[in-house]
Amino acid sequence: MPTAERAPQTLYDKVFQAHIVDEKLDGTILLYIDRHLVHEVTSPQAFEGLEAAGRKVRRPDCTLATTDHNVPTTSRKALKNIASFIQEDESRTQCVTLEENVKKFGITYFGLSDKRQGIVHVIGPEQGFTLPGTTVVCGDSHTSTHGAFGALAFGIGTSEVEHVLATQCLITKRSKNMRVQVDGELAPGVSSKDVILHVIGKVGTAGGTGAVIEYCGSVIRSLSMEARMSICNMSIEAGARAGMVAPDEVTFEYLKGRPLAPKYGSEEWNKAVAYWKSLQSDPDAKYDIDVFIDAKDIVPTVTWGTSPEDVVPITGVVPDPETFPTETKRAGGRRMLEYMGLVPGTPMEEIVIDKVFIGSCTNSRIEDLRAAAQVVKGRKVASNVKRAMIVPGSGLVKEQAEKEGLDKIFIDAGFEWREAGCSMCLGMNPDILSPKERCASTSNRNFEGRQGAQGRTHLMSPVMAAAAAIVGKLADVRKLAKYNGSPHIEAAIAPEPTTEKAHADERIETDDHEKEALADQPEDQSPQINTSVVRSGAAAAGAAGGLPKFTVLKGIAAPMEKANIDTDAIIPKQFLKTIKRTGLGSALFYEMRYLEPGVENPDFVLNREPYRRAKIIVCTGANFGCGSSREHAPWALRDFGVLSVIAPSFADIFFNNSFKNGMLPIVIPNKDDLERVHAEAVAGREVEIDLPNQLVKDEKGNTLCSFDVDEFRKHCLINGLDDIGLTMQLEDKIAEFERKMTLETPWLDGKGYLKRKGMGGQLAVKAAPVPKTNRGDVKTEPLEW
Ligand SMILES: CC(C)[C@H](C(=O)O)[C@@H](O)C(=O)O
Ligand code: SF4
Repeated sequence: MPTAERAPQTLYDKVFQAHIVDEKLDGTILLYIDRHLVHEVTSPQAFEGLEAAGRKVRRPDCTLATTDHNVPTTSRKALKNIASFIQEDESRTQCVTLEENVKKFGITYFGLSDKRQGIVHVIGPEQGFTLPGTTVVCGDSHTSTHGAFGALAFGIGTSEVEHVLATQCLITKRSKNMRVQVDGELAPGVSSKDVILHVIGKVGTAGGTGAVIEYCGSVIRSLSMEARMSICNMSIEAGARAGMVAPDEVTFEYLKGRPLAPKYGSEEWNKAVAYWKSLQSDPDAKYDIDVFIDAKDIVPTVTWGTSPEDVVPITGVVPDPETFPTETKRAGGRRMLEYMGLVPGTPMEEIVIDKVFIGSCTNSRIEDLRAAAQVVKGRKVASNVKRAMIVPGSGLVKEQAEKEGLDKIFIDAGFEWREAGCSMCLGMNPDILSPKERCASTSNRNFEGRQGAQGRTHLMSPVMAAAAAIVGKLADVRKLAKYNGSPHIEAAIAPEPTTEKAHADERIETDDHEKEALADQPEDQSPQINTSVVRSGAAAAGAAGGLPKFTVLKGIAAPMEKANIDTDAIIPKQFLKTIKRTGLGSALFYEMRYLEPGVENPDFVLNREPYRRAKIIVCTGANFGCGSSREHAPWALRDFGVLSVIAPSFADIFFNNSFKNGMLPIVIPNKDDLERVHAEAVAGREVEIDLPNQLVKDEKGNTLCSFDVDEFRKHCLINGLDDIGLTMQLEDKIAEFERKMTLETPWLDGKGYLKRKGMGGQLAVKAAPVPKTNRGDVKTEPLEW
């Protein structure tokens, strides 16, 4: 069993340390991944890369797939198959492609006809796939949700999805430790969603950049697992890579009886619990950043702007941007208010809404629905509300809610009772806002266009969204319902023996499909080891093969000034439906670049000369690329011709994704240095980036400033190296690590589940042989990792 090697350590240090397969002198680490969740949006290009290289999925037993983003949430009574059910062509293609890939590569899959289908971050915990002390990844930024179990869980880009599929490892570096301690007691009517909105308001959307947050303190301890998940979920909105809560009795209680957790009461369970208990941060562990919050300062909170940090108590008013400290902030604030259709000084409770959305991976679990139903019971949705939707996070949540009669409460009040999926959280499926519609939403992002082009989103807790539906305006739930404590804490008490466990028992029956697949399973479910050799020289950037080399880049640099340019702005959701990496250049900065389809906005920098030819972007605003993990953002930039972005800081996932595509994000924290480069861009002159010498120069070759870059990344960029091939060179170490894990933490091997009666495991789909192709399998000299 992995144990702490160096004391004192934080929870993060312990989990990270226990998963190191290899460490280089420069701190580059090969990290073993225990659990990989896969969805249809960020996986097609990864599977395509695998197939092109003739590679297999190394650990199908540790991989779980579902469709969630694109699926309609209408009744599935007439569902025959996904191909005939999904009307929209590109959505259908992504879902069908995932179904083909899970069959081809032998991966467990919960499809639309399976009641275990749902939002990827709801189903992992629900099944016990997510366990304390594990490393969990998914091509999705809200993977941070799983950190509620004391797992190190974070979002990755599509190139990394491919890397994990092929090697079960990731190349990474240590993050900083950040502690958010919330002490005291939550006031009546204050939910865990209010806690995290308050935290983000306090630290800002870049507050956790480069860090893993550990949430602790008496408030966190008092919360249920579902409430903790809502908090960890939005760590990414605080800029952090991941959020974690140390596992405790609440965690163990939640895991008892979950289909994929070790069997409760068994020797394995006891051994696992002993290990999980050892993960608590050491009392004298050091944190790089400390944030202390007193629970009495937290009130029901809502957002007013287009960034999750734009929070205000429901009792407050729309802020006046003219009072903001810097011109960049003032300009940003003015734009937000215009977009949101709000006037400074308006009381938040006077803002009239059009739609209500209760759902998403933040707030679509059974306790969220219970808490919302308690507010709604016996009342009616206000007549001005055009649509109020309840979208359970999974088929199992829906079923449990129906058992408790919650569906009836919602329907009687005038809500729509939908099927599971991401739904209106990001409008990649038919559930969207119309332009200028205002929505009270329990989701996690209020970016421009997030829920539909020109839609206006106010983030809040489930009880607050329920209250808004009833009042027809943003509303203070405390005026509608009487609470003794946090609604979440009250909702954690199930009226009946809990759902999921009841379902876990039901699932003990193996269905015919599973039996058939079981018969086809080879006895030995040992991990499939693939020892393909390194390939090099493949043409397309970001493809499975080598990357084009990056040494010196000279070209026009486009100036930008906005802070928090999010990946939804770089490439909006409607363009994520491609199953290719190329062709996204025309959609880059879509909302800012076009006034209407085909009509360019003449004011947008990339529509002006000479910036149409830009190879570089110089942005003076911080936190470039925040938000979603979509690798489509660097793909779109690259396709447009931009190979480097210079900014004072970047969001972690975007930063990583850029390197994986042979692009160079450059951090220039010094204001004067950045201003010099920005001035060249504004003047329309060329800028030169000299990577070997780490210098930015003007067009005459004069140095403007120097920059730092990680040695390993520089080496890979200059030599156009393919990460997957490099990792595969370390096959012996990976295999050795797996042998040790099997001995010490046997509950982490998915093969254990296969023997357990009732676990669909990879039995739910027939494992078909992976097609072998010779394309790309060019043998080269071993590369130094
Ligand atoms: C589609 C996916 C890449 C994205 C994410 O990473 O967050 C989505 O889930 C979102 O919420 O924007
Ligand atoms: S944030 Fe929204 S779109 Fe992203 S995974 Fe969660 S529910 Fe789906």
